[in-house]
Amino acid sequence: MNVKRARIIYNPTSGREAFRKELPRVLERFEQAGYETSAHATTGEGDAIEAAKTAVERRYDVVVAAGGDGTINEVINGLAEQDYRPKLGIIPMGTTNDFARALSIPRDIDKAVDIILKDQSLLLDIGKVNDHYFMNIAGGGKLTELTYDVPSKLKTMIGQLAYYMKGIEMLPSLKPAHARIEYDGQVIDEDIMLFLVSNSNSVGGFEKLAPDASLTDGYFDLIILRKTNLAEFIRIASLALRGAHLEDDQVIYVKAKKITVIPDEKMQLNIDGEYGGLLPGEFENLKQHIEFFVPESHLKKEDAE
Ligand SMILES: Nc1ncnc2c1ncn2[C@@H]1O[C@H](COP(=O)(O)OP(=O)(O)OP(=O)(O)O)[C@@H](O)[C@H]1O
Repeated sequence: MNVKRARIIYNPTSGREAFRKELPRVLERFEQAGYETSAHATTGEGDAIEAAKTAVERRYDVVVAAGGDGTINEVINGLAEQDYRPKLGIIPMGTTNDFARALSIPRDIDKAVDIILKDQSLLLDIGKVNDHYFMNIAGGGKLTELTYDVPSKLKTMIGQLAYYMKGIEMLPSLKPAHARIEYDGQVIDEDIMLFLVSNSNSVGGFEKLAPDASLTDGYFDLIILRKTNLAEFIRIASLALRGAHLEDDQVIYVKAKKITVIPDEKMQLNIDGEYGGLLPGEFENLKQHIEFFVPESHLKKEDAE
């Protein structure tokens, strides 16, 4: 008999730190479903990347990432460059679980395990920028040094936006900057406030930021906010809360497979909510690159599109 093997990579510090306690029961459920299963607790930043690479070397059939968006991002970074890529299951345990939300995977360990054991999967697009991979969003804008000095980690670009909206006095720290943005043969060469390269449609709690983003079409949703004054910026940010920003004259919204962003001055890159170095950046959509276990409801949604 061909026994399937699963490797659970979990972040013991994620969210409410609840996973370790549940691990024996989760292992038991995988065993009962016919998997030979083992687990790895991540030890710190970057460890989930190495754990995922090790799982590839050991030819696991399935990798399960239990944690928040940070853990899933690292696991994807460990898998994306490999020729052999195990199927990936998600158990959302983090403070932010945007990607799980985009896939309609519930924040309930047993229900998330049910989805993996049901064995329905879908190949999904992954974003690449320079040498990093992302599943939700990447983006940038010229911020005064404030952003990454703030002690609480800012989760996504749009999380930064929400952050700025909470503290209106912080708003002036987003400054316009000149950038040349090339996408699929087109060029935008002007002053911008920020740009977002969205792969999934659920980012930072703004579920309507890129409402049409599909995870299987091979395209990013590129959203660029042109240079605005403070009043316009606040107006557009509040439009974005209800998904009414895309038709605004100050917003450029296109679908693209390849995007290059070359700013004239220092501009920070944000990848799935983490600081990702400085631009320039070359973004590429890797169409249907990693196979994820998804719930029935998500399969139906993709079928309908
Ligand atoms: N044992 C560990 N101790 C401390 N940090 C860890 C450990 N293992 C992983 N990490 C780091 O924690 C980061 C965040 O993890 P994750 O997204 O899973 O959880 P979260 O609860 O949503 O995040 P956070 O606690 O930062 O709000 C990961 O990117 C990883 O670098």
